Amino acid sequence: MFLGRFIWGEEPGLPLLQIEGELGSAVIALQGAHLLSFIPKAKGGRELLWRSPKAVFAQGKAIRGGVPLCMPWFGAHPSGLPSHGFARVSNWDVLEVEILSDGAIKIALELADSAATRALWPHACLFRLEVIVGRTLSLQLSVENRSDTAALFSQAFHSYLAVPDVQDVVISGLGLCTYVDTLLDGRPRLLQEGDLSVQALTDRVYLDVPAEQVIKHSAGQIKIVSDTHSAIVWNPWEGAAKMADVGAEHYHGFVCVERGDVLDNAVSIAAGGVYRASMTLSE
Ligand SMILES: O=P(O)(O)OC[C@H]1O[C@H](O)[C@H](O)[C@@H](O)[C@@H]1O
Repeated sequence: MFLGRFIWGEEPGLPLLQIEGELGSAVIALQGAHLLSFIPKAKGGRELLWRSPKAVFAQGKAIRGGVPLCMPWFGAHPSGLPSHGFARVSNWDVLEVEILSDGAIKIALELADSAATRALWPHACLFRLEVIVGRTLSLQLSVENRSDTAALFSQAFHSYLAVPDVQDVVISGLGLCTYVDTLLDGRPRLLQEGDLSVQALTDRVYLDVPAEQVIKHSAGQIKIVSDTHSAIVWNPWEGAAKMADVGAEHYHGFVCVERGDVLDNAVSIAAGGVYRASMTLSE
């Protein structure tokens, strides 16, 4: 019986763990505990995650595509620290690999604080990500604040979803939610009236969203379920021309629908407390 195969691969300079399971396959970069691929074996085996053909694989540089983990802050930092935090550009350790009774494969990765992380975020802490590669892809995150002061924290599972053409995508599960349009002066708060279709540069933070969003595209759909409270929808559109690791010709191939806890949904992790969040992707 085939139970699974694990292969250490490498893009120049960055180790990758390739998981071939009975129910699905995945690739994880140890830098960032960064999912780069998920292909469920059922339903024709379509890749759910987009990876930029121009992605740069270099220590300390965020990889464009997949599911970067943005934390312990999301987006720009008021003091000019690196955008989206340090977790996505830090080297994580693989702690456990386990084949579960249903044939899914679980991989646990951890990142502990260091002098370098404490210089950016003054907390002893332990980040842990459990990845379950089955018919669905499940990410379970915990962040333990091991310091003696409360830690302000926000995070996003920054999923780049692979679609045939972003212009044909319809996103449901955000209707009647308030969103912050980060592209408009004053970042107004607006109401999403129904389903969302992305037809231009888009960068919105939806607050207090329902658990599930469905992204319908011309070849099928991708479903996201998460217990987090925010959703970010982003596509750089023609601005991709100015992004060396995307390029004008590639923005059609993805839409980012990111789940997390950001802006009003950011949290304070009490001293000794633990933040937990999960997200599942499926067709
Ligand atoms: O270029 P990055 O730092 O990876 O950020 C890429 C994008 O991430 C999120 O979607 C933000 O909402 C965008 O404002 C940002 O441009």
